[in-house]
Amino acid sequence: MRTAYSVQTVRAAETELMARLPQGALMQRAAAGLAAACADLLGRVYGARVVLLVGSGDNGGDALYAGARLARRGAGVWAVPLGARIHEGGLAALLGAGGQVADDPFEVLAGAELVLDGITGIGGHGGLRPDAVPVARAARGSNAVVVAVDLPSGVEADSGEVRGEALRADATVTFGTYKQGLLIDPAKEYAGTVRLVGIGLEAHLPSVPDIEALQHADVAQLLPMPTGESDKYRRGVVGVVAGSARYPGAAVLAVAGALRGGAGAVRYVGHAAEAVIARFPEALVHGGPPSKAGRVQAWVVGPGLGEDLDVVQDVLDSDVPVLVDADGLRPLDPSALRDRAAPTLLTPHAGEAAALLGMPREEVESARLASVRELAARYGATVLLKGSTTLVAAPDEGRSPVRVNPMGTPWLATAGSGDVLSGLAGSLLAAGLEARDAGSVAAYLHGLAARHALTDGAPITAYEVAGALRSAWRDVRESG
Ligand SMILES: NC(=O)C1=CN([C@@H]2O[C@H](COP(=O)(O)OP(=O)(O)OC[C@H]3O[C@@H](n4cnc5c(N)ncnc54)[C@H](O)[C@@H]3O)[C@@H](O)[C@H]2O)[C@@H](O)CC1
Ligand SMILES: Nc1ncnc2c1ncn2[C@@H]1O[C@H](COP(=O)(O)OP(=O)(O)O)[C@@H](O)[C@H]1O
Ligand SMILES: [K+]
Repeated sequence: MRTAYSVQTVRAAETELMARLPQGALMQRAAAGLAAACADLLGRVYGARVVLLVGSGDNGGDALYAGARLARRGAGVWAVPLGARIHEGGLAALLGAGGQVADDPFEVLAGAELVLDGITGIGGHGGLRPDAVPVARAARGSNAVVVAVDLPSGVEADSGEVRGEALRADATVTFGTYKQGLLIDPAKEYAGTVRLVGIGLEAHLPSVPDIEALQHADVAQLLPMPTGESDKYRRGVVGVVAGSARYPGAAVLAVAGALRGGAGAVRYVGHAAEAVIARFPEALVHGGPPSKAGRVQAWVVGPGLGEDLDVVQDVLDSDVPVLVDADGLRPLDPSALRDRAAPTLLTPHAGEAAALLGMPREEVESARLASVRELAARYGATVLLKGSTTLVAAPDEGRSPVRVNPMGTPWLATAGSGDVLSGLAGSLLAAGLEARDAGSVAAYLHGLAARHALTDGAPITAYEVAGALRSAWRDVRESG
């Protein structure tokens, strides 16, 4: 599991730790780890040309002390000050080690092999300031490897937003713990390869992180596996209420996902039975209302329903877990959902989430983490918010971390891929996973399947993503 903490939590842990250490010791630990990572990236330090972009806070201090260490090992190091102030101890250390302040930032950047971006870290807000922008662009435009100190400068550490311009790094060296933004797009994309350097913070962080991302091994442990005792009913039956005369394809795609999620059987209910059976003879089909379709262990309702929304209430009246997606999200009543005894899992994209919250879509997109938490609290349901970074929050007032999906590709932004995801997640619910696990495991497998389907760099279809779910399972099981 990869875990991350909010800035507030990181600062509290740092304060606790710093109280036990001599003044400046923590920054020296960070700088030592940073310098070692730079030496690794450079291959050789002696004679290397290194430029430090130095903001006015401690992030700049880290860069200066790391630069001093590299200068002592024979690198040529130039500092480019970018704030009203500069970390005085760090600057003295750099100058004492033979480093210099650059006369012309653009000239030193043109010849740099490595740029350390120490403009802002966890204290930065609102994108790069105007004076830093041309320098950051020159750094990115040079041939140098750009290494971000703690975080790429210009990104919001907590939300992962990029509100103005930010400096895209090839690698980020982060201290003590991942920051939330390093796991959430778009900031995540600006970070490049992230390396975590220990500074002794771990013991001072709460045991429950603010957010977490499943890795292969975690998913492998959560996958439902049949045993000698299993039969198709014990493995779980998932009911899929999807599709309409107008949108039969949504039913086919949701069933395709459901068949590969580990449930023992898929029961389809709706007006697209013919299309479903034509593709999947193994599906059980039913034309009447869901409540008369026979026992299931979980329902999926919504994809491609169009206007036929009475079935949503029929399904929500059941006493089993229910996943609501797409059109099914329109008629939801928060208080009725909160009163359900069995778990509910909602899977909106940003537009649907905005409608559920009664706010503009852009607000959801710029504050995805806050939005998913708010939705979970308001609707008393687990919420999977889809998008470039999919987030899953439980309705437990922050007791469990928000799961962030680390797996995927922008090629998933293709019609119908959400239908596959809802079938898959519903199948995992029917197989007995808790809603937060079902949602996050489904998002992971779905993203991994898309990567597998993307063999030749050409666009993928939702149906191909469903087809690649088997190889995603295999991949997770083999390396988990
Ligand atoms: N507290 C500590 O002992 C440690 C702190 N560490 C470093 O300290 C950093 C946090 O330091 P600070 O709290 O000083 O904050 P930062 O250095 O991240 O940034 C704050 C400074 O940047 C300015 N600033 C804010 N937004 C800006 C923008 N958009 N453009 C330009 N300047 C902007 C502010 O005016 C302030 O002076 C961490 O990210 C990490 O790199 C590490 O050395 C580990 C130990
Ligand atoms: N930029 C992106 N990067 C990665 N995944 C994305 C991106 N945009 C969308 N997705 C994923 O693609 C799927 C689209 O689902 P959805 O919006 O419901 O589409 P549809 O309704 O057409 O099925 C979701 O799993 C979502 O997380
Ligand atoms: K930085």
